[in-house]
Amino acid sequence: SKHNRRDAPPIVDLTVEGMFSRTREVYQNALKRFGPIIGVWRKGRLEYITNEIYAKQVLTTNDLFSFEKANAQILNLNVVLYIPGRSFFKDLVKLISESIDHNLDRIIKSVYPIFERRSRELCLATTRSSDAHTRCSPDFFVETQFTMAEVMVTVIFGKDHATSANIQSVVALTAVFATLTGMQYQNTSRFGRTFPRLYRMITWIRVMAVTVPFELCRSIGPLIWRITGEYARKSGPRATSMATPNEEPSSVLIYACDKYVNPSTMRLNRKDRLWIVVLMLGLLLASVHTTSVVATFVIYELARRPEYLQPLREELKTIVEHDSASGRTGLTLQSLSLATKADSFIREVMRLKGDTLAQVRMSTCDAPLGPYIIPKGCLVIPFSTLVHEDPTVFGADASTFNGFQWVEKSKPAVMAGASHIVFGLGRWACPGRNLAVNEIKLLLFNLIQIATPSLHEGTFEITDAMNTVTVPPRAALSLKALDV
Ligand code: HEM
Repeated sequence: SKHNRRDAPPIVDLTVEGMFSRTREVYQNALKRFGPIIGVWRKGRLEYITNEIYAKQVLTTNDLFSFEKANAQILNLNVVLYIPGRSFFKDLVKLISESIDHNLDRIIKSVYPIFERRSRELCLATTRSSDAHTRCSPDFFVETQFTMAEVMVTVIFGKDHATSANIQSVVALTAVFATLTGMQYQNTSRFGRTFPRLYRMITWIRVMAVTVPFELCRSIGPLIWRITGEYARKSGPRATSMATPNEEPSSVLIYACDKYVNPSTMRLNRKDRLWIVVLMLGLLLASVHTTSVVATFVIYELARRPEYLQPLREELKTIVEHDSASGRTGLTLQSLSLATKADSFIREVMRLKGDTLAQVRMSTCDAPLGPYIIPKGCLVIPFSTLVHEDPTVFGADASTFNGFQWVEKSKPAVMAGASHIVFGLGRWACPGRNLAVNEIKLLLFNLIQIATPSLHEGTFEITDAMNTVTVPPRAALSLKALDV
C-alpha cells in the first residue's frame, strides 16, 4: 500500500519478455512515456527506475539513498550490516585504499609477469588449437578469470600462495558473486522469472550453505586462518617491525593483520581473524569477476575494431620500459599512466557496453526525488544507458563508439562523474578502480604485443541484455601470433 500514495512515481507494467530480452528499449520507452521516474515490478520486487536527470542525486545523496542497505539486500547479506563495531563496506574501502592504492606501484611490478606469462600461454594454446579452421582460443572469459584470480591471490596473500589450487578455488568462489548478484537479475532462468522469491531463497541457500563453505574450506579459508594464526603467534616482533615506516606489509592479508592486531596484547583474537576472513572473501568477490567481464568486453571490442590496433601498438612502443641490466622490457605504474589511448579506449568500452540496471540505492525514508516521494525501503536505480548516452552531454553521436575521444578531453577511465557511472559515483564509487583499469591495460598490452585478436564472424553477442555487469559477452576469439 505504501506504493499507492498519490505522490509516489507511477507504477508501470512491463512485459516479462520485453524487460529481459529488450531491456534497454522497453525501459527507455517507458521512461519517455510515463515520466522521469517509474516504478517497475521485477521478480516480485518493486524498483524505482530514474532517467539520467536524477542519477547523480540518487547515487550521491547518502542520507536519503543508502548504498549499504541496497547492496546488502541484493546480496541477501543484511546480517553484515548489524555486526557490532564492524562496517563491512567501509572496512573494505579503507583496506583497499590503504593496502592496494597506496602500494599500486609495487603491486603492478609484482603482477606484470603474470600477465606476460598467461598471455603467452593463451596465444600458444590458440595456435595449437585443434580447431584449425577458426583457431579459436579456449574460452577467453574463463582464461581471463584465471588471470585475474592469480593476480588477486598474489596481491592478497603473496606470491608464494599463488598455487593452482588456490587460484581455482578463487575462480569458483568468485563465480558465486555472479550468482548472488544474478539473483538481482536472474534473467536467463525461466524458473527464476516465474518464481522469483523461491528462486532467490533456493539460490541463496545453495550458495551460502554449500558452495561458499565448501570452496572456503577447500583452500582459501584454511590459508587465511593459518596465516592469521601464525601472525598471532609471531605478532610481537612482526608488529614492531611493521611499525617502521620503511617496511611495507608484504600482502593485503598481512596489512589487515597489522590493522586488527590488539596493540596491547599484540595478538589477533578469533573474532578479528574471522572478520579478516570475511573481508578477504569480500575483496575477492568484488574484484575478480567484474574486472574479468570488463576486460573481455575490451578485448572483444578491440578485435572487432582492428583500426585501433596499430595506434595502440605504437603507444605501447613509446611507453614500454627497457631494463638494460636484464635486457627485458616491461610496464610499470608510471608507464601505464602514459598510456592515454589505451585508457581512453577502455573508458569508451565501459561507457557503451550497454549497462542498464547496475548501480543501486535504497531509500532510507520517504525520500523526495523530483516531483515525487520514493517510499521508504525501496530500491532506486538510475538507468545507465540513458546516463552514458545522454545527447545533452555527449552530443548527437552520443551512441557512436569513438575510442580515443577521452585523450583530448582528459578524462581517465577511472574518473567517475554524473555522466559516467560505470564505477558508481560519490562516496561509494568503486574503491578498486585504479587497480582494475591497470590490470585491463596490462592484459591488453601483453596480448597485442604478441598477437592480433579477431572474432569469428567479426562480432560478439550480448548474452544477457539486462546484465552486462556480471555476465560476459559471447564470442569466438582467435589470437594470431605476430611472428607466425
Ligand atoms: C572493471 C572492474 C570493476 C568495475 C566495473 C567495478 C564497479 C563497481 C561498482 C559500480 C561499484 C558500486 C559503486 C556504486 O554503487 O556507487 C563497486 C563497488 C565496489 N568495488 Fe568495484 N568494480 C571493479 C573492480 C573492482 C576491484 C578490482 C576491486 C578490488 C580491488 C573492487 C572493489 C569494490 C568494492 C569493495 C566495492 C564495494 C563498495 C565500497 O565498499 O565502496 N572493484 N565496484
